[in-house]
Amino acid sequence: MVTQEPQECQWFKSSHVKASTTCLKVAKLRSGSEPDEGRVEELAKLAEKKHCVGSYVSVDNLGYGRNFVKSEDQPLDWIDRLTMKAAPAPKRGDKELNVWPQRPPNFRQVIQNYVKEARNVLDELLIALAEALALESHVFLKHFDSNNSEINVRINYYPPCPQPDLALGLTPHTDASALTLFMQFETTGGIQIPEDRKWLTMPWTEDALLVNVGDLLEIMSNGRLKSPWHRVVTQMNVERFSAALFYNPPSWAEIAPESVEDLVPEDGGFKKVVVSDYLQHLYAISPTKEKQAIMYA
Ligand SMILES: O=C(O)CCC(=O)C(=O)O
Ligand SMILES: [Fe+2]
Repeated sequence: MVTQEPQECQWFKSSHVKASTTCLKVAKLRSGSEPDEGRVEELAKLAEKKHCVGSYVSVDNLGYGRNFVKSEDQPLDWIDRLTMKAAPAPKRGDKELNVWPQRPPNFRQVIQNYVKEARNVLDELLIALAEALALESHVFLKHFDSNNSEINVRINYYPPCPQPDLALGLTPHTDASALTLFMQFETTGGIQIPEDRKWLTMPWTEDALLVNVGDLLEIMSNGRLKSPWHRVVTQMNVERFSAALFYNPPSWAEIAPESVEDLVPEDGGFKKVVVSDYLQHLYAISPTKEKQAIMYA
């Protein structure tokens, strides 16, 4: 993990990004581009009232629900979450719109404003990461044109848990995305990564955004950036909200591993994959006990 100290408008210059980075903690967004955190939180709390939202019946993995529920005896995660497709922006009549809360009326607008700012930050980061790996600046970004790349936003709500040792907020997983941008509200302390056979709580101050490398970027970087295995724990007497923004190339895009010649792994590294094939595979086999889906590529 790398901590980036705020430096006006220069945070994502490649010299500040270590090539070995698996997880970047970005201390603050550029001045002038900070999301209106209080506002998003307020709206998220209101939107959390399920009755004002449509159902996600016909839309894969969108709306209220849980990932990876495969059997009745599987322990469920201690979480309530709402996932919305933010880009390409759904249009009137699109089924994806059904899962956006109708109330408060400006919920969608506030999230879309946040998405716009987040996209700028993540695009800069994709350039900085490519440069840090001595690759041509646009090798990753070329897959993310603003009309077709995909952004899903998920509001996660972890209620206080009377017995945190018995329930996880989120089962261990990697993010399937290329990059994930996390925001949390007022509380901290939920997200953990494995280190030395123990789970380590991410030092994540409340006023910082956290950026996670997802599986798709691990594939695109031919394994030089790693998507971290992570989980979320529950906390007694603490309710926690986070917002995860998943940034992906279009589902039909074929992504290929990009390598500097003398750094190609002996076995050649990853193969080309179509984004939707990878995602289907991941959802079909998850949850897994360890990081496994990536072997598909
Ligand atoms: O709530 C968090 O801090 C992390 C959530 C997470 O890992 C996810 O939404 O994929
Ligand atoms: Fe995650």
